[in-house]
Amino acid sequence: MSALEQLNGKLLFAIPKKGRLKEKALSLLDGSDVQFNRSDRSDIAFSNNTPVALVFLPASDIPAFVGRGKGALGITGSDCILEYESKEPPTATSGVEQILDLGFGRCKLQVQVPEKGEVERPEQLVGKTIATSFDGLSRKYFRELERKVGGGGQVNGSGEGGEGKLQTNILHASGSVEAAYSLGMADAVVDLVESGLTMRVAGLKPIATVLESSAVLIRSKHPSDPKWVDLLTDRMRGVITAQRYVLCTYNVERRLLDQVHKITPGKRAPTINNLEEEGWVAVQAMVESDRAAVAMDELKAAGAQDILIIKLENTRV
Ligand SMILES: Nc1ncnc2c1ncn2[C@@H]1O[C@H](COP(=O)(O)OP(=O)(O)OP(=O)(O)O)[C@@H](O)[C@H]1O
Ligand SMILES: O=P(O)(O)OC[C@H]1O[C@H](OP(=O)(O)OP(=O)(O)O)[C@H](O)[C@@H]1O
Repeated sequence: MSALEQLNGKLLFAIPKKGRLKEKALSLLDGSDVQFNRSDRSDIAFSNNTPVALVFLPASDIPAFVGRGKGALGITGSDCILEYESKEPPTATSGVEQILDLGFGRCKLQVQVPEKGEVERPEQLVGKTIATSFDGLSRKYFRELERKVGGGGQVNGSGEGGEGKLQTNILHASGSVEAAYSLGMADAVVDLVESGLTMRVAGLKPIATVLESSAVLIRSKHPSDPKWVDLLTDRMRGVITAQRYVLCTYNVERRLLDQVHKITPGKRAPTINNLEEEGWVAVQAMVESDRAAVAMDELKAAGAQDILIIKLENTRV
């Protein structure tokens, strides 16, 4: 049977094949118990315990794959979705639905200019050359700027979508965008930034943020198998919650409950059980992982004892 025939009846789930989102997306599949074997270099892998076929694609191609209804589910960056939508605006039947923020792949799309240059405001870049992989979003951004400064965006018969010719020159680069500046091909760049190190090393500094991005789970508007789409979404939500929270347990005198409740209100509410010892209770509450240490300090100061933090393996919420 050909690979195409094997795909019949399968729920196609697009996963980043390389780059920053790949490993975390794979670990999310693992936590959701979607088991599969991927032979070397193959871009399709069949799950052996769910009706899913994984399709490995560049993150930037995933919104179109799902948005045009080929894939039912996908993991990609919200930046990639907005870039896709800038070129193929969603309609009633096409486009993607964002169903879950996955909490990784956080970064910003920023306008970066020479650290030692004279440009301090993005308006000063109108008419200059900007290197970017996000040409749709950059075009939109500079079109707005040109409208604001009043110099451009007028219909002049250029044939550019009937919206007039952009004065600013958008130069497409598919990777290592900062090199276009270093090599003298661009005056500034619009690119993703996390720590800021890449741009600093290239002698660039941020002057504006176009958008903030993180990895998201997306679905098509008409998925092939809605029941499995919902089930997999639930599983992934459970994995993410398990990563985001820990379980905090402690003993405390009942008279102090109001005080400790403020420190650990729980996700819905804490569980409270009587202890054999008169006047004492045991409390269990979910606490956000990055608040756990502070919560323990505050609980101790408030009179709680035997405070434990327990990591969650998985959840259904
Ligand atoms: N520095 C970063 N920090 C966090 N997330 C990032 C960063 N760079 C990119 N991303 C996210 O990852 C997505 C994919 O970008 P990345 O550059 O890793 O992929 P790629 O271009 O497919 O891979 P490669 O860079 O290996 O060719 C981006 O669209 C963005 O959502
Ligand atoms: O602010 P930082 O933490 O330095 O991260 C930013 C860099 O990360 C991304 O590129 P990546 O390293 O994924 O490679 P690419 O340029 O080939 O896409 C992005 O395009 C920047 O170059």
